Amino acid sequence: MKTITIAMHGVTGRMGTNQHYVRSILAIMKEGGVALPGGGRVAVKPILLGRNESRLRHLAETVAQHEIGESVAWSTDVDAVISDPATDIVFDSSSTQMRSSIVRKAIANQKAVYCEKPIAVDADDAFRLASECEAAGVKNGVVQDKLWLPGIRKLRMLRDQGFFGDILSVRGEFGYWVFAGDQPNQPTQRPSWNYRSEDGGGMMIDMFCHWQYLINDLFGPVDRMLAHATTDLPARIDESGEPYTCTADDSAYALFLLESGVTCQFNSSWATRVRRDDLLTVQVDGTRGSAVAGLRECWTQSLAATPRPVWNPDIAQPIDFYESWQQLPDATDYDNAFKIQWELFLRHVVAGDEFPWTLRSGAEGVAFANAGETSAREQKWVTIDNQRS
Ligand SMILES: NC(=O)C1=CN([C@@H]2O[C@H](COP(=O)(O)OP(=O)(O)OC[C@H]3O[C@@H](n4cnc5c(N)ncnc54)[C@H](OP(=O)(O)O)[C@@H]3O)[C@@H](O)[C@H]2O)C=CC1
Ligand SMILES: O=C1CO[C@H](CO)[C@@H](O)[C@@H]1O
Repeated sequence: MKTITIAMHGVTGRMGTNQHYVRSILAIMKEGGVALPGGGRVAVKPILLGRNESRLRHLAETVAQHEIGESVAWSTDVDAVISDPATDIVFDSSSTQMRSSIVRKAIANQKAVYCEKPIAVDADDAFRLASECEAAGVKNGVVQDKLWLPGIRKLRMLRDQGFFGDILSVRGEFGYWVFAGDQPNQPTQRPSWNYRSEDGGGMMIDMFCHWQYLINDLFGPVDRMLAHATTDLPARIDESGEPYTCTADDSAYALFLLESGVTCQFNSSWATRVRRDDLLTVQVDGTRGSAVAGLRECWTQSLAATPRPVWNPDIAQPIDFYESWQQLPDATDYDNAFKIQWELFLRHVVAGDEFPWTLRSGAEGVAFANAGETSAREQKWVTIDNQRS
């Protein structure tokens, strides 16, 4: 069995620890590696990289012992591990601002690169990074996890089965209340850099790259967008208990007009209280039926099951609008979305399987976020350059 060595930088962070290390790489190790298309399996060997010795040791020893019954390697010597001939893949989920330097170290050492989104905050930088990977001939990929969320997979199945008839419109609602940390017993639940644009934070740069690949995959390319963004909470408390000024957008409202003519609308906010089925819901309305996907579940309403409302505010609403929706059953076992993409990337590296979720596609996401920023700043529709590559 071949073993692939993965240098994991940024593993001490929220995403690095939970999604990539514990729920993807350690889970793959627990399963005895990844099955290859022609038979056989590939095993993975992580080396945890970062600057904080105690966090790295905790993950490499305590967490690994708990999850897989053995420790894994760790190091604070990032350059040495990346340049080590034994390293096959360099993974980065550190802060967005650090991404390009880690990716470039990997390229310089001819390593395959896999990293979190966004790959940069500026589209020119992002496309440059993608071109450098391609020029060096290194295999590369960017995380686009939402594609494998169970709810989204169910929505894709409905589209493929023609459930909707003609798709008319799409509405995405994303967000929840992120505490400012200024009240007793209500600490914030997201890192402070998310709310500082100088540190790579901001709703549009964070979420529009997700909306770009999600909309493209499910409904086709966006022709143009109109966006508006706000900083709803002007100040928050950081990890060390100090107040800081929020310089990034924490809410963004956008209309995306698709090349197909479908109207798509996404609200994204860290300052909203949830009264809907999930933290992300995507509603698709079509001539033959509608569906609402959450992270895991998906509800449908066919034309035949559609109630007939009549506007009359003088009486209590006689229709229970939730009643006529049907929850789809699970069609399969839905594995963790990040783990599924890791397995695809490993098969790409080892067996040359297709992997379209490259840094270039990540750069298109950054360009999309930049288009949102331009639209909001200049208060105008912005045409998306879908030919840029
Ligand atoms: N696909 C998805 O669903 C999501 C993706 N993301 C993306 O993942 C990335 C990380 O986000 P998240 O995990 O929330 O962030 P965190 O703040 O939790 O983690 C940041 C990581 O970067 C490291 N880091 C930060 N600054 C430095 C530095 N100067 N030198 C060395 N290491 C540094 C931290 O190391 P240390 O522990 O030593 O501080 C930590 O490992 C972002 O790019 C974000 O956009 C985020 C959320 C969801
Ligand atoms: O970057 C991100 C910000 O946080 C979201 C969830 O809270 C993630 O889904 C997303 O990838």
